[in-house]
Amino acid sequence: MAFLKVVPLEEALRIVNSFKLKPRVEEVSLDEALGRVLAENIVSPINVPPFDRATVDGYAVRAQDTFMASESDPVELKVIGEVHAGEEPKIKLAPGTAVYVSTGAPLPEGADAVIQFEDVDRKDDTVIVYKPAYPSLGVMKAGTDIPRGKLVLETGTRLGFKETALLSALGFNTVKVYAKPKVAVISTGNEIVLPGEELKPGKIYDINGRAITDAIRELGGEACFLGIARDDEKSLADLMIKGVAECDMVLISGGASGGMRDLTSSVIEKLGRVYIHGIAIQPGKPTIIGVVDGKPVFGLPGYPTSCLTNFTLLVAPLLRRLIGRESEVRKVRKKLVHKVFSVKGRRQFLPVKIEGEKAVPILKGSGAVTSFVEADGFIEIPETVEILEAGEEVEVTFFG
Ligand SMILES: Nc1nc2c(c(=O)[nH]1)N[C@H]1C(S)=C(S)[C@@H](COP(=O)(O)OP(=O)(O)OC[C@H]3O[C@@H](n4cnc5c(N)ncnc54)[C@H](O)[C@@H]3O)O[C@H]1N2
Ligand code: MOO
Repeated sequence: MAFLKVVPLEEALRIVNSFKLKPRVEEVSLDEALGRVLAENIVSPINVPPFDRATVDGYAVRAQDTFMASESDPVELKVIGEVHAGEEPKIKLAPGTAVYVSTGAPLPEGADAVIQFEDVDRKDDTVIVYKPAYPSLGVMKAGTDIPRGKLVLETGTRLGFKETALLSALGFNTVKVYAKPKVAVISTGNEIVLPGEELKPGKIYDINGRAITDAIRELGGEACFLGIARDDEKSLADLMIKGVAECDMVLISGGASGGMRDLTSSVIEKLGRVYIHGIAIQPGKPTIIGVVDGKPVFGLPGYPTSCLTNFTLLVAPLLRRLIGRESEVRKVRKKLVHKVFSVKGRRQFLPVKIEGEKAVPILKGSGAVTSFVEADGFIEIPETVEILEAGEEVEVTFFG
């Protein structure tokens, strides 16, 4: 396919949507569920708490026995036993009796209130009550926290510590979640070296490999960084073959343009098929979408901000579809802090930083790493618009 026969973004998204990848479901232990996305509705199988529970240390009573109690004419009840947390009460309260209970203990049969010990006096096996208790005083009734049968979590929920705590409260030790899509990540270029290596003349440290790998992980995917392909076809082809063999899709950054050493397109073409080479957007024009062995392969631009913008526009929606989080795109409306010029006829995605209610454009260009590091997201400027005025309302789409 010829270089940069650019197509509209919609066409690129149509191809991404047509990829026949399906969400997979797996069961994981609750201990490994944090950050995963639920693939089932969770209905409470039990009442929480499972029994009427004392919320204070004190005396379980029949409230009606205490209705006549007053400072001047207290009621005396016979203490017939004790129930502590974790025990099953074997005692039943008859009229005129009380049972000592500790916080968390199940209420013995017949009792409907617990008076905290500070409010009574105890003499041998008698407790002296000075004011009436009402039914449910000092008691948390069974199911008042979570009733049995209640829908507590819905499929598509990302599990944070609150959700895992809820699952634990309901007794789930495993849970069904969407399997993490496996994504191979390849950086390309003779100039790229990994952090920790010596920075010889003409070399730069890898940015895109790290950025994409961790953006995938943040989204909930499993990223496999395969390393750096050198500027020769064999080096890239070897990593691409490994990527499609081991993963659900492959992302390559750099070499996406049509220069003498831009090999991504020709290598995909040799191993599979290129659907698109060039999208009518800025940044991110030199972008490739193809397939190898039935697996989607994306050639993202080498410029870090272009790479990350196109990852957000094209790859992130596919990953979200695979983990049941299609609707998880964060956008906010802010006011542009100053006037911006755009190129007529190019649909632009401009990185911006959010400062309070303002969107501050970052104009360092897509070759700068700080363009996306300092940015919270980007705004879209349609091809028909040349100028956005200061104070104009814009929609910011967050990176990642
Ligand atoms: N004749 C033309 N040249 C270029 C055009 C064009 O239309 N005509 N477009 C420019 C634009 S815009 C972009 S974006 C880049 C994208 O090209 P490639 O995808 O082929 O990227 P490279 O040439 O491999 O690299 C571009 C630039 O980015 C640096 N880079 C690459 N990979 C990484 C990485 N993993 N970490 C950090 N930096 C990376 C690379 O060293 C280059 O400086 O093409 C323009 N040229
Ligand atoms: O298209 Mo490049 O991706 O403008 O920065």
